[in-house]
Amino acid sequence: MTSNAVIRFSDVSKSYGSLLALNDVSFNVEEGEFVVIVGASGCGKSTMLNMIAGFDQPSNGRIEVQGKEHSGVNPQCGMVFQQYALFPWMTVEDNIAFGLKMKGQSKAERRQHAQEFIEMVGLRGFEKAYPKALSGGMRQRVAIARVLANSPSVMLFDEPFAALDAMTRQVLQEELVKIYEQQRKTILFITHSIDEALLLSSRIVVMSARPGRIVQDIQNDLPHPRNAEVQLSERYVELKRHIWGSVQAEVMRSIEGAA
Ligand SMILES: Nc1ncnc2c1ncn2[C@@H]1O[C@H](COP(=O)(O)OP(=O)(O)OP(=O)(O)O)[C@@H](O)[C@H]1O
Repeated sequence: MTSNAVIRFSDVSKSYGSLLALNDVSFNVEEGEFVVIVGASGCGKSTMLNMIAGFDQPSNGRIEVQGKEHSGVNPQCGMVFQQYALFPWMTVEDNIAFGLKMKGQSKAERRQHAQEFIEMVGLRGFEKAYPKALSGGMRQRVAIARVLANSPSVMLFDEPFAALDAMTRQVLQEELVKIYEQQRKTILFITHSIDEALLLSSRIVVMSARPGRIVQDIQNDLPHPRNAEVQLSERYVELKRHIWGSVQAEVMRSIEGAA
């Protein structure tokens, strides 16, 4: 097989003691894909992201990023978490420029570079603000800008909008779609929301109840440019019904398994 996959899972399993979290998962993510993973709670979605980032290792099988296995944290991956992992003692600008400092950029270069991403995520005027003065949505914008500024090969999002109110969430979703349309970064994104998956993704991977396996892998052919209005289209409703059918069966299995 000659695909130039950015991420490649080959027969990956992960156990924690006697608990089998993931079972024999194989799939590739190609450059520029926006893959959203959905599935019942506890099916191993975060485990997959953590292993790609190098925070954890598979028990069996191989995970390659850009053709290489990693035994530690992979600097080619940038992660955005549900809880805004910002440095509280740094301003917005310094948070965003932090990785650039590590890369040895001068102060002037960092400021200029950070400014580009501050504009991109709509935080102009907040450069000197500290995280505690920002709303949840604004903090998550800083987290996204910080990852973008580091220009990783892969962006990993672990339920980044789950803690936000519905309206802020929709605004950030539309902003992320726009950024994706401009930059075509390779993205893996976890959510429990099928609507979020359909709005954002180019492809949706549905996981089974634990131990997680891939039960469906669906190309999302909703057209770009995309915004929340896409939810009114017939194709959207058709895709949603289809995905909900398989997610629902797995959620029921996981509830029965937990009972
Ligand atoms: N470090 C760990 N030690 C022991 N068990 C773990 C560890 N990390 C995850 N697990 C277990 O592995 C399974 C998969 O967890 P994971 O967090 O990947 O699921 P998830 O699909 O992301 O869940 P959720 O949607 O609820 O966030 C769960 O049963 C969890 O309790």
